[in-house]
Amino acid sequence: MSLLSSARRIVVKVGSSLVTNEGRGIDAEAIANWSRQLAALASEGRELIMVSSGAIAEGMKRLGWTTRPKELHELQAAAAVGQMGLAQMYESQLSAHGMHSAQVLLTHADLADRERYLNARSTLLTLMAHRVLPVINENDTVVNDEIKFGDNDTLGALVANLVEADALVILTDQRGLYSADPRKDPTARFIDNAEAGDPELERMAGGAGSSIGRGGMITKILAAKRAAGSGAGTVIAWGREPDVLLRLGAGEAIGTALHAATPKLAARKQWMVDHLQMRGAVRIDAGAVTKLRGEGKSLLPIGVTEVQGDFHRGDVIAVLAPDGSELARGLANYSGTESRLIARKPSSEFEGVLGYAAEPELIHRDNLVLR
Ligand SMILES: Nc1ncnc2c1ncn2[C@@H]1O[C@H](COP(=O)(O)OP(=O)(O)O)[C@@H](O)[C@H]1O
Ligand SMILES: N[C@@H](CCC(=O)OP(=O)(O)O)C(=O)O
Repeated sequence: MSLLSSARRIVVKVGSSLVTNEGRGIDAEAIANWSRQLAALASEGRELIMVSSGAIAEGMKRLGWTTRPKELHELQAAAAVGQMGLAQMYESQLSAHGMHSAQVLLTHADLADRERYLNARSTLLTLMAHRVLPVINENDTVVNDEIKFGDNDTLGALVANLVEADALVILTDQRGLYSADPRKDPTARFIDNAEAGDPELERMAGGAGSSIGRGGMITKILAAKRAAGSGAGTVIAWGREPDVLLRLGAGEAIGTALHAATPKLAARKQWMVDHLQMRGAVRIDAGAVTKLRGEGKSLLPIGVTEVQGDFHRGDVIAVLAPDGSELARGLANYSGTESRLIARKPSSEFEGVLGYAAEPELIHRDNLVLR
């Protein structure tokens, strides 16, 4: 039994080196192969999403650039050129199998904003319901270094969380995860099964082995951990393995399966976990830590010792333990300014300080996720 045999909704991610044949240009044959398999899986009633890298590598080739530029705007220009090639290739290969594709370019800001997150989610669900394959990439043109997903492994996991996928398949240029980078260590052992989130895996995984791929194995391991947060298992497999998707779908064990031990989190809580950047944070005292962690209670302002940042009501903020480590995330009932006024105070004093009475909790339990 593979992770995919009973998976209904599947996100498949393919890396730059595979898609562009190590930078030689879009690999039409590889995309034709995946398209055929995806169309067949869709006919079985599975819902599929493709996260495809390769825009920068393809753009560089089209522009005649032989070395990867350092300047961000040149990388962005290359991505814009190359994305045309990707979109064209997926559409033509999929339509040969009676399936349409749809281009979806996402940024971190799209997933950090609740409304845009919900819009992205419902668009993707609608496309899948119409048997259209969304082909997703990062919207490289508009992002800067600080707000980049950077590697598409992370984006693949966030998309899996966004649509509550049952499985994430990461296709790459290796058979799966080895105990060390097989390019450097010929004695590396193949790992066929493990639990996503096991810290031992992070020690095994190194950076990218080629000059084309960005993330390497470590971003895939972290992506599996992130996907497991919403209950999705991950398979890392060789993208050129014949009929890899069909065989996985039929239950064959191929590649490395990273199982999700965690049960599915409610979508709204998952959205909070997926926030890569917080608008603010509050530090709490030891008593409040016990209430949150030990007793499953809400966070009250009386336990707050410090308020950081300029957040609004409804923003996701981090809850820090006295030593500064992140203990939880949640939706703030008060702005940063209001929180500073009511920190350390009992709720009976809120009306006097704020001029109105509102919720007694700074973060209600229902809107709080422990890390
Ligand atoms: N423990 C490991 N097991 C397998 N591959 C590893 C490991 N550590 C590092 N790598 C490297 O990660 C590379 C895959 O990552 P990357 O080049 O970013 O591919 P992609 O473009 O598919 O994302 C492999 O070619 C390999 O050299
Ligand atoms: N958005 C970029 C992909 C970033 C990247 O290199 O991802 P990956 O090859 O999956 O590690 C592109 O399309 O070129």
